Amino acid sequence: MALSSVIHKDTRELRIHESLDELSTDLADYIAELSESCVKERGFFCIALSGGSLVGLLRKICEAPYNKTVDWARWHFFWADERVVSKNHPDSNYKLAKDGILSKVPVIPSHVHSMNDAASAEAAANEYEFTIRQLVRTRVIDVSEISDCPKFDLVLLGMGPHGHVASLFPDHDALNEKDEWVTFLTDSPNPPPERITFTLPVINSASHVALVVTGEHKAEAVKSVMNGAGTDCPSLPAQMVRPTSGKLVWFLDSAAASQLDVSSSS
Ligand SMILES: O=C1O[C@H](COP(=O)(O)O)[C@@H](O)[C@H](O)[C@H]1O
Repeated sequence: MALSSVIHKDTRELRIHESLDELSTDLADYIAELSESCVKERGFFCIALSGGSLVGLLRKICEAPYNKTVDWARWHFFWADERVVSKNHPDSNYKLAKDGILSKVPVIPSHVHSMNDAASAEAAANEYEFTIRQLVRTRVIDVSEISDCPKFDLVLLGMGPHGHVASLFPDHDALNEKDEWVTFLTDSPNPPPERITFTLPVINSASHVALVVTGEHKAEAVKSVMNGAGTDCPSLPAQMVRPTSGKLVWFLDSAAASQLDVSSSS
């Protein structure tokens, strides 16, 4: 696999790939290694998925050799965000993952923690937070030493062309949510309007966060996020992804990285 470059920018690692195929393989290697060490250390691997283009880029982890070498029975699946639609609706992040991942590898159905699609956005968000609390209590999900937040082993995020992550959109009140682990929106600027999302404290309590961003239409937002690194007043949700004690890795293709000045990075 030809990794075009690995760059360290502040506390972030940037992995830039020439092709989507290479990116998908690197992402599979990264997740498989993380899963192995988490299973060895804690007996579980708790991964939170997003929707969108990310899911297609997870295709390699469902193929040989990973489909046979990964300890799928120890994985617990969560969603960093969900759209309030039925589970068989084309907009459902659960459906996307089911078609692209869950139907292809031997997951344990009771380890798939999807959101309730028969409840209101508010009720489903509360119910999801309750599910997560139970799994923190039983130590399936680790707990942050700094906050009382769940500490997911890996939160996988995509980023929209205007810098949104999960269902946290620029200038939206949900960005300020400090108390809840899971919140809901009824006025998402992108359809569908009703969504459920992890809050920033939960994302930033994860032990690993990977932002997977591809395509030239996202190059401007990638540049803005990187240029705003370390700023006290970040405006883009993706800039606010700063794991407190965890590691942040960006997986980019060369089109998404095309506006970055990587020469000055270490
Ligand atoms: O609405 C959403 O968008 C983001 C980004 O999606 P992408 O297709 O531009 O990669 C996604 O990560 C999130 O889960 C989804 O609900």
